[in-house]
Amino acid sequence: MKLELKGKALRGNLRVPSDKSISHRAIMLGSLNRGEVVVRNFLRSEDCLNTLKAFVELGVDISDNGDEILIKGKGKYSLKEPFNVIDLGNSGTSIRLISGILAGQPFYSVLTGDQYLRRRPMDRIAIPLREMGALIYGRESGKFPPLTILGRRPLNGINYKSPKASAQVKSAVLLAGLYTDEPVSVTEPAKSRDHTERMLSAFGVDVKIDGLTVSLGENRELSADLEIDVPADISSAAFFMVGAAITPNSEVTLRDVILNPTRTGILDVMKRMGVNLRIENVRQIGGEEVGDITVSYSPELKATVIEGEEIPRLIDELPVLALLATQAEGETVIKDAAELRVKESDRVKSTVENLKAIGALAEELPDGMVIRGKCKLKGGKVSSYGDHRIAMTFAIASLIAEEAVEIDDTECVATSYPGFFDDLRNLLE
Ligand SMILES: O=C(O)C1=C[C@@H](OP(=O)(O)O)[C@@H](O)[C@H](O)C1
Ligand SMILES: C=C(OP(=O)(O)O)C(=O)O
Repeated sequence: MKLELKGKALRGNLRVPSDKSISHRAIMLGSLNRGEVVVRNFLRSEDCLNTLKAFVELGVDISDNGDEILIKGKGKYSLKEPFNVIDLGNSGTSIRLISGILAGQPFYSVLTGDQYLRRRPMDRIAIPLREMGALIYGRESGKFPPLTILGRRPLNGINYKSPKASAQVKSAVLLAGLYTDEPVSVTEPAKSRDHTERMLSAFGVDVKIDGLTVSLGENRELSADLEIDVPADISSAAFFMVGAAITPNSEVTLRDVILNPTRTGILDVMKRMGVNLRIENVRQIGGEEVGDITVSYSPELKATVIEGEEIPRLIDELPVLALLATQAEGETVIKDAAELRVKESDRVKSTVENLKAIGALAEELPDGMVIRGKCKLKGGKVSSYGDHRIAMTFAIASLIAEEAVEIDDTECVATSYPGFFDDLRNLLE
């Protein structure tokens, strides 16, 4: 796709699609629940639809009437051995969290995904789940999908010290922990998104949080009739927030955006860099704080350092924040973000290569990158590397590039944001 948008501004207001992390968890926990769950504003992106299909394959009664998803759950012991290989497409969240659930099922299942997912590391979940008693096999001594899982019941308890601040690892262990009465806890080096903990509590499970440790208490049954209303995804809003900040004459309001503090690192960084940003109408939707975020053109941006505990609070926003940094005076350093290298693409490489290809000054670090601004972007040919967040980042770059930005494969945006290009066109003025 060739985008030549220089001279246009982004103006208007938009409710970006719903949160991907919460949509996945609504299907997963709704399927383990005894009771009826209605999910409103479910994200119909490829990743979340793959999660939905997986639970249909596991025998759960899930219907989609277009507006709402209805899950008639029969409890955590009701899943059936799948007849087919479960294909989770591009979704790391799906394969890792579902592995946690399957660890507690006394049957055989095979999980696979697309060429990108089959290159992503699974030992991070396989190690604790094996310690809990599940048999998990995969390519290269169990590291990569396809994964074969033979679960067990009951599992062993675990007090797991996770080497990474990863919500996917934490969630996999907590979900497996539903299938034992023994102590289960996960301690992470920094706090990752906490949607699993919040939603398990909403379903009635005893969850205790003590600093960086989450543990399961006595009640591990999910039993509630719930209506889950999914707020808008800050990771999708991020593209238009950055777009408005770097493009002259722009002002965009993003409505109903999730403001869970484990997700709002991007707002802290944008404020620090001098972005004109305001948050209004703060309220609760589905047990999460949401608000309307307005961002306008911000000509005097300054560089910053993004590191440490802030990283898990904005991990998926780093490619688009790197684009923002090209328009900030000084050297922006992103470090402690080696996790970027094992996402849908190696996002250190894909971001830096593409930034350089359109005329920015950027360099890789083993665990991040350095971006020097303020820099005029020329435009040119880039690759999405099959990665939705990279495709959307460089579509936004075209708003300020002198010439066209040509992105090779843009279909991958369907992973998290199928209507991205329509929404972009609708905001152009
Ligand atoms: O749990 C989740 O919903 C997610 C956790 C993060 O991954 P990690 O747990 O690997 O950091 C994030 O990058 C991903 O987009 C969604
Ligand atoms: C890393 C991401 O997702 P996942 O790990 O679920 O593939 C993402 O959406 O940026």
